[in-house]
Amino acid sequence: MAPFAFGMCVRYCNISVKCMNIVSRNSAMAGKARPSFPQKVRIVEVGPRDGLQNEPGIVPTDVKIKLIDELSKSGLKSIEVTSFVSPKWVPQMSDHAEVLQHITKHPGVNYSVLVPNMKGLARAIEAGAEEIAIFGAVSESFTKKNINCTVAQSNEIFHEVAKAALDKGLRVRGYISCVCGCPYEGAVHPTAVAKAAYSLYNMGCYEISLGDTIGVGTPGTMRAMLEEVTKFIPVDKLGVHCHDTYGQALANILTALEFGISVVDSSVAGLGGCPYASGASGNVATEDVVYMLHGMGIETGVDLEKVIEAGEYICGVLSRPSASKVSRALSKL
Ligand SMILES: CC(C)(COP(=O)([O-])OP(=O)([O-])OC[C@H]1O[C@@H](n2cnc3c(N)ncnc32)[C@H](O)[C@@H]1OP(=O)([O-])[O-])[C@@H](O)C(=O)NCCC(=O)NCCSC(=O)C[C@@](C)(O)CC(=O)[O-]
Repeated sequence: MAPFAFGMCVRYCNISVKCMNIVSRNSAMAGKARPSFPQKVRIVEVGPRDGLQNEPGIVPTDVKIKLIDELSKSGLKSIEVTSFVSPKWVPQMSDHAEVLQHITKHPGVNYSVLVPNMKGLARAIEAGAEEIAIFGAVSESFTKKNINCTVAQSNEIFHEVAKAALDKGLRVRGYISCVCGCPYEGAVHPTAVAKAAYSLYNMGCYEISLGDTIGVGTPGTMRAMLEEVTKFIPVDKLGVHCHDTYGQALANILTALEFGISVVDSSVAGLGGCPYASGASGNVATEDVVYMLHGMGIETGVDLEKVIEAGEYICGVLSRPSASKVSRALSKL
């Protein structure tokens, strides 16, 4: 074995032992999760799509594929791998078909792709997609910047896309952006979020992910928004998607757990941001979410150490430190 590879191996073994010790000590100390929290949470890993879409330099396709393959080995059951959007709008995702076709698909893992319109749906189906995500927003300005149409037009487009996808036997997930605030219009009213969520629910989305796109939410605004949305949508059809711009993401996720929500979107190494929401930082880091949930005695089925390794891989390629505090802390041990 080359000295470098040997060194890496020893380092991962050390992380592994220390990581296991800390996490098991943390879990043991936590005792049983509070009854109002879900016992299990499904994490939707969005790093390869939401995380990489905003990268200024084109990330090579083989790097994206390796990242997804590493994440697939970690026990994650849902991974959003790319988006079939216009390459003119988001060049970083223009290798969507190649990525989807060349990843190693693990049984029991859902690999989803973002689709903005019928053209994207046709291409996604051609590339073998089995699950798509459609993405609306509450605010007119964000919708215009993001997908170049009005909210009403986007509803018509997504209605058509969802129907066609469901007819073909695909699973359809829905996103709503700006649920706690819009980068262009400011505060967003919870009833508007509830209305948008209900619209996606009626289109046949099996789950609606509520996106705090610019990470401005606090447990206060999150609670107010969820109180309204859960009047119309069952909690087992909801997920949360929290960016960490203001350092509120874990607190906001905890608030969602208190409502019984058991699906959390996150991004390995906290990668990401939205190209049409300037100043938005990455999603909450998957490593930090897993650490918190395991510490609360909540099962995720995810191997923290393997996610840390995947994060170290992509951060190595991007030449930047991980935005995951857990990853940084454990790698210093
Ligand atoms: C929706 C459009 C396409 C409208 O874009 P447009 O310019 O209004 O559309 P168009 O129909 O006039 O098409 C323009 C060109 O793009 C082509 N085109 C059109 N559609 C496709 C397609 N699907 N795949 C490939 N090519 C496509 C089309 O063929 C045409 O090519 P040309 O004739 O000029 O050569 C554009 O605005 C777009 O692609 N937007 C995507 C923006 C995006 O990806 N944003 C980030 C994802 S959302 C997000 O991150 C938030 C989320 C989900 O994470 C949750 C949260 O955090 O809140």
